[in-house]
Amino acid sequence: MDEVLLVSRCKVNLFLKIGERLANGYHLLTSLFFPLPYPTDEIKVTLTSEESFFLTSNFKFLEQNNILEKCFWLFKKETGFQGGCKVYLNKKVPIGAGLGGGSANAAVFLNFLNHLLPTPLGKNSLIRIASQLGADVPFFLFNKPSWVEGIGEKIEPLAIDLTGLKGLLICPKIKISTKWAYECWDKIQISKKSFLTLSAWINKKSVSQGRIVLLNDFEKIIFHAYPQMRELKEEMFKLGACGGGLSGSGSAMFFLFRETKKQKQAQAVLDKLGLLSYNYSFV
Ligand SMILES: C[C@](O)(CO)[C@H](O)COP(=O)(O)OP(=O)(O)OC[C@H]1O[C@@H](n2ccc(N)nc2=O)[C@H](O)[C@@H]1O
Ligand SMILES: Nc1ncnc2c1ncn2[C@@H]1O[C@H](COP(=O)(O)OP(=O)(O)OP(=O)(O)O)[C@@H](O)[C@H]1O
Repeated sequence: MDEVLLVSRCKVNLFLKIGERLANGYHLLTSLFFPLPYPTDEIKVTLTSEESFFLTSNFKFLEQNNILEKCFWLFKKETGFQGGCKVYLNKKVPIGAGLGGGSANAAVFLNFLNHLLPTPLGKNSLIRIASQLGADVPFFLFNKPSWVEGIGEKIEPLAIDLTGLKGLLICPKIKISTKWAYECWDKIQISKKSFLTLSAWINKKSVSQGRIVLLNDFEKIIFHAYPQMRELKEEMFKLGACGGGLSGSGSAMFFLFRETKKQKQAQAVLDKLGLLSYNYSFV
């Protein structure tokens, strides 16, 4: 078979509230997932007749314990899929950034394998398999702005209107373990009593500050560990951001601007700081 090129993208969390910790160690969460069109990863797949999986990547350390390999063998076990794959992963989405890069890889690969079946699995079966690969994987099966609950398996598409706004994604060179971030959350036992309902939170804050308030429970933890990130967020608001903050468990941050001029000025500051960033225009 010829080589097939799959492209996977990434996401930011525009709202993320951590709930209770379950017996299996995972936490319930309520989050607003927003897909971004770039940066992207490329996954080149060649099907083989052997019952094997072989992966190479532009990042050597990703050639072991890759979520794509976990996905392949789990899919085989669940469906009896015949044959093997040779995969080349060209990784461009920052790793450990809270952008779901690996999760997106797995979801795109799972959808690809599923379409090779004589009778592809339905949505619920795919979500069940995706959930075993990682909490963010189910979202990327559909990759639409969504309200996500449970551990990440309850996905409700949401019409979020960012028309006219400009986006700016900042990718600091800080790799953060999601597991570590959740463990810190458990240790700090951050009070949840102060939590307003989402609408009250947005109404209360946005009226007073004219901002589109985004909330991420991980900020307290990550900004405590990396104060320079709090400073960066404050700088973005000084430069005219109308909303934004940490994505997932970080380190990436995402900001919204009403004016292109201010977005470009902010990106110029990031360029001077040597920080990787991406800009978006929502039409
Ligand atoms: C922070 C988010 O990225 C928000 O989108 C997700 O909740 C994390 O999704 P993810 O990176 O796909 O997480 P996984 O790779 O499944 O889990 C990594 C580790 O994070 C912790 N984890 C993850 C998701 C979740 N709902 N509760 C957790 O406590 C667990 O210790 C888990 O072992
Ligand atoms: N295909 C893959 N791409 C990236 N990381 C992978 C992949 N397979 C396994 N991993 C491991 O998973 C870890 C987290 O990957 P990822 O880049 O998805 O984190 P993230 O962007 O923080 O995702 P999330 O937002 O889901 O926390 C990496 O540090 C890496 O060791």
